Amino acid sequence: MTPYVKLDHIDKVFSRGKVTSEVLKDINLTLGKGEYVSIIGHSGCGKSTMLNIIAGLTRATTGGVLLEGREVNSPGPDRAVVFQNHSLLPWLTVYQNVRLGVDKVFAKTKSRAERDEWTLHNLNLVQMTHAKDKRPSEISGGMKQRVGIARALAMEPKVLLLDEPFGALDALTRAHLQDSVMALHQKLGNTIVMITHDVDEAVLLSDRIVMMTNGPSATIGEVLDVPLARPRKRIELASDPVYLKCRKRVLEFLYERHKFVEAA
Ligand SMILES: Nc1ncnc2c1ncn2[C@@H]1O[C@H](COP(=O)(O)OP(=O)(O)OP(=O)(O)O)[C@@H](O)[C@H]1O
Repeated sequence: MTPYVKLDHIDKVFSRGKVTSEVLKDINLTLGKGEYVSIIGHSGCGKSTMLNIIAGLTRATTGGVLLEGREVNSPGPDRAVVFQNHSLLPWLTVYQNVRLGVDKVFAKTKSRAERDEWTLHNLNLVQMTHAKDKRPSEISGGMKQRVGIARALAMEPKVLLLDEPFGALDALTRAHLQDSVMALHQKLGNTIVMITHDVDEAVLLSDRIVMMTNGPSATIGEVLDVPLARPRKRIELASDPVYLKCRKRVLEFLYERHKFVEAA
């Protein structure tokens, strides 16, 4: 595999006054172009911290992130993030929320007409063209996440970072959106890093699952390959022996080998 993204010996220590806490310890991971990698681990182990370091929103204490061989340590349009709770601007319409990002990234390289077309194209990818003139308060949670995904995709990022993108949705909406993200990944070939708490979601969507040990000083405990052909269909997978084996492996890691002990 040719390295596309490399997390190289990352440690993260948070300090406040004299109090320090080591959250991540010696994180090493290489992603290939077009790979879909999920990060799973118990609450508080440092998944979001890791994603924020890739996004450039948080600096690693030591080590760093390389994208196509170049160090990235500040935010940039080459790494777009979709958060669990949409971060749409409430006073702008769906179209304007996506267009804002498009204007920011392509002001110099695309004409007005091209930016308009590109905005609509990305809304169409997530099936949200029909609601383009609505404001975030007028659409459902699942629709807001779709718009967040369109906004991220419209920046043509090299890496799409998803921080529990389906976490706040009901089960049916979640399943629809998972299917949409799988179809988009198949169509566009994005490199994706996704945080999840959901074992089935991780197995269904990922090429590899990165399992984190518990914090403090959390690290990568195991990386599991998910050798399931694409496109994947959730109903067929429900009884697929490879799917069930992967699922069991993740469950054993989380609930036997790295059982979560709630802090007193
Ligand atoms: N800015 C910060 N300053 C100090 N400590 C922080 C900061 N951000 C995160 N932490 C601590 O780092 C640890 C990891 O947090 P993080 O949000 O990365 O975990 P997580 O695995 O994403 O959790 P969850 O699954 O609950 O979202 C936690 O103990 C958290 O309190």
